Amino acid sequence: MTKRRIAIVLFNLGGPDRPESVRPFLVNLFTDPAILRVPGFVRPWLGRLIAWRRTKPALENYAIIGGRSPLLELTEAQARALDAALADDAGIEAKSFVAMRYWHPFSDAAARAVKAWAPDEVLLLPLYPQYSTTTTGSSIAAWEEACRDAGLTVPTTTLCCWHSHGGFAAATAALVRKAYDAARAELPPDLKLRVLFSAHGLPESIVTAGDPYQWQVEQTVAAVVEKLGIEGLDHAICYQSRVTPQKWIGPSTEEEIERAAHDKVALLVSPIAFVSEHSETLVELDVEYREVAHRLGVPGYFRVPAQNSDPGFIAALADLARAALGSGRSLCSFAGARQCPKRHGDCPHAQATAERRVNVKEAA
Ligand SMILES: C=CC1=C(C)c2cc3[nH]c(cc4nc(cc5[nH]c(cc1n2)c(C)c5CCC(=O)O)C(CCC(=O)O)=C4C)c(C)c3C=C
Ligand SMILES: [Fe+2]
Ligand SMILES: [Fe+2]
Repeated sequence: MTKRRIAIVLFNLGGPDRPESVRPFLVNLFTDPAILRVPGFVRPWLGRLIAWRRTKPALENYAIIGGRSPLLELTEAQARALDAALADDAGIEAKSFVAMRYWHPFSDAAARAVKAWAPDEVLLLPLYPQYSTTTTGSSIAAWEEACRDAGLTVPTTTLCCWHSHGGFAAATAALVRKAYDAARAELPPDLKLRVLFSAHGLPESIVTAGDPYQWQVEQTVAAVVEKLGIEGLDHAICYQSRVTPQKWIGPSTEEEIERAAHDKVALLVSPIAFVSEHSETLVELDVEYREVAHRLGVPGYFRVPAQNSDPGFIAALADLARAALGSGRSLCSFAGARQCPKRHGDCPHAQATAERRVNVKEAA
């Protein structure tokens, strides 16, 4: 039996591979229209100016972790683990490719590699559980342009978000549980422990314009808390990594650390929008916020590791891939996403992507 060849394209943000790459990486990021929403003629100048101002603090951050981001190695390990998890599936031969948004390997290199492999189908699988126009939306746009340039025209399924997927929530809850039990074992029994789910922040204007990211972060946290099943769990959602002067969504992770100091509770910080370690977990959470917590007298500070190639997480990704390929129709792993009940109305990304995608079953 001939197997269907499935190219799985894993999207992530990318990170500098050496100190000299920090400035061009930041220029790529801040000149992306999905990130810097100003008129096109201003963007190249303003983007370069913001990148120039951000270079020094970013260099200092990357210096703490050896001058480079570990994101590519960790994403490549996820790709190999996902291929291994799908290796025994009957009828398909899956191979994962990595496409980073702001540093190598970019979408154009990934599209050329996919074309050379000659798949029957492509599955776009962002390594962002929650959809944001700044992350998944931007990566899909870059991928489409790269496909046009490379002449890659293969039936493509786009999995836009998987914020409430049961396997993902369960795998994340297992990591939180392990860290929670370890923290509890170190703390005096009468000291309270609060779990802070810390997500990357966004400028508030992007959310007001209809970005579903914040709502989806809330859905992820609700799903993880349910899987945790810890009665009366003290927990909160907060947002980190603000890098521009505009108003960003809150509460910020710093504000939550201040509240914990005031309430005299220990903290367990769980990254909830990143599935790999990188500068914002290894530096911001592990060094900067730890120092803030210590300075303010928070009576304990612990951190849940990112998923990386955790077997439960990779099994969830494999599940997501199988379901998306099997359906030939559904884009969201979350059935209710088309009726986002709170502030977003109909899920805008699901609609926008649905108009563009090719129905795999029809095309096959
Ligand atoms: C306006 C600026 C930014 C928005 C909006 C933003 C959204 C956003 N980013 C991630 C995930 C990652 N961000 C990473 C690095 C990074 N992000 C920004 C700016 C914005 N991000 C900057 C300037 C940087 C560079 C680092 C720095 O200067 O501090 C990374 C990778 C970092 C690495 O070490 O590899 C990730 C991953 C999400 C999930 C998100 C919105 C939903
Ligand atoms: Fe970011
Ligand atoms: Fe979605």
